[in-house]
Amino acid sequence: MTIVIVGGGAIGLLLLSRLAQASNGQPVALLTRPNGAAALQATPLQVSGIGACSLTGLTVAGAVADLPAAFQQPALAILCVKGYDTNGAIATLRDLNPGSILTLQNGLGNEEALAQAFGADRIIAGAITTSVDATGPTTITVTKAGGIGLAPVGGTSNLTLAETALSNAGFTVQRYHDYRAMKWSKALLNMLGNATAAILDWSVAQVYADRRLVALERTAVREALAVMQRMGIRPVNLPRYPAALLAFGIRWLPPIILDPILRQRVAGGRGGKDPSLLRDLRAGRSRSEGEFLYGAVAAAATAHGLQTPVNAGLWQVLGGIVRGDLRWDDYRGQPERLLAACGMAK
Ligand SMILES: NC(=O)C1=CN([C@@H]2O[C@H](COP(=O)(O)OP(=O)(O)OC[C@H]3O[C@@H](n4cnc5c(N)ncnc54)[C@H](OP(=O)(O)O)[C@@H]3O)[C@@H](O)[C@H]2O)C=CC1
Ligand SMILES: CC(C)(CO)C(=O)C(=O)O
Repeated sequence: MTIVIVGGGAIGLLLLSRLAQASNGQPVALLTRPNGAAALQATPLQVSGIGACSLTGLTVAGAVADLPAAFQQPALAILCVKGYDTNGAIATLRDLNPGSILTLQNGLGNEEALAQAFGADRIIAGAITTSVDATGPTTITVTKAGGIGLAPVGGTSNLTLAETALSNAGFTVQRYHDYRAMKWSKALLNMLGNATAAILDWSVAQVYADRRLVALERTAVREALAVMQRMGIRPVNLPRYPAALLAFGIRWLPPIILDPILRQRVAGGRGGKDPSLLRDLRAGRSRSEGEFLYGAVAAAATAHGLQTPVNAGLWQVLGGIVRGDLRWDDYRGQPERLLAACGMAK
């Protein structure tokens, strides 16, 4: 039974390094962009930080046809691309034709897109709380330890191989019965200190030094919690990430007690890695996973007769900057403009 990882960035390379080193592990290959595959064929994979290692002799390909025969139609594919690349990856996954597909992507909506393409029973939802920085095509740094949550998307989704392989590879794995609860809980964490930092081109510490922005962050999460409640989804704790506890605190604790906790948890939550939405903007990417966080919360709210002005405002501004409809310079270092766009100007 073979495993193919799709997407050789930070998370894909982490999975490759851990699965390839597992004793009694399943044979594993990486399917990534041709330039990434060529780099890994020429240079060892270097992991620094937690679990540092250097690996050669990995099975890596830049196209399905280039994979060895044993990896065609693998038992499991692990999807590690950004949400905006899911549709492109679906075409690749059709060629690969795996038995099951585990998605470790952040954000809301990927499971549904995959279920529509392959049937819900072949899909496994995942949530990984390890923080990883891709520093080059063959180098990653693991900045914070985490674990992996798994949940079935369809009634007969089979989690056994994924659970065994990931546990053998040293991950703390936890099963959830409601994939929506797991993914919305992960989204709550990813929302914090992400779009605000990106739009303002600020560090998380700078964002959390401004009380008005901490209030905006709290409101964004409270809006998402209201949508979850309307949809009948309860927050759950994730491996090494107490999302349910954080949600309880954000809902009930007064700012004077909550804000110092948020400041410490959010700034430390990525182990020093810059927020992904800020990294994407700085890299000049014209797409953003913000669509699958704030955009998805706002869309779900509308579908359920609710309003989430802060989530809508954050995605409107971030999406506008990413698409080039708004000038980033008009928001960089200017919290007042962001607060106004989110209806929170005093
Ligand atoms: N990094 C982290 O700490 C964490 C990330 N996540 C989530 O995991 C997912 C992956 O993130 P991350 O690894 O950081 O992202 P990266 O951008 O580092 O890696 C994604 C990789 O997939 C490649 N790719 C895109 N489409 C395809 C395709 N069709 N076939 C093959 N390869 C493809 C990309 O190539 P190219 O760049 O050329 O498009 C890139 O190399 C995201 O949803 C993210 O939010 C979750 C938890 C932690
Ligand atoms: C590491 C973690 C869990 C922090 O929110 C994450 O999902 C990310 O950085 O993308």
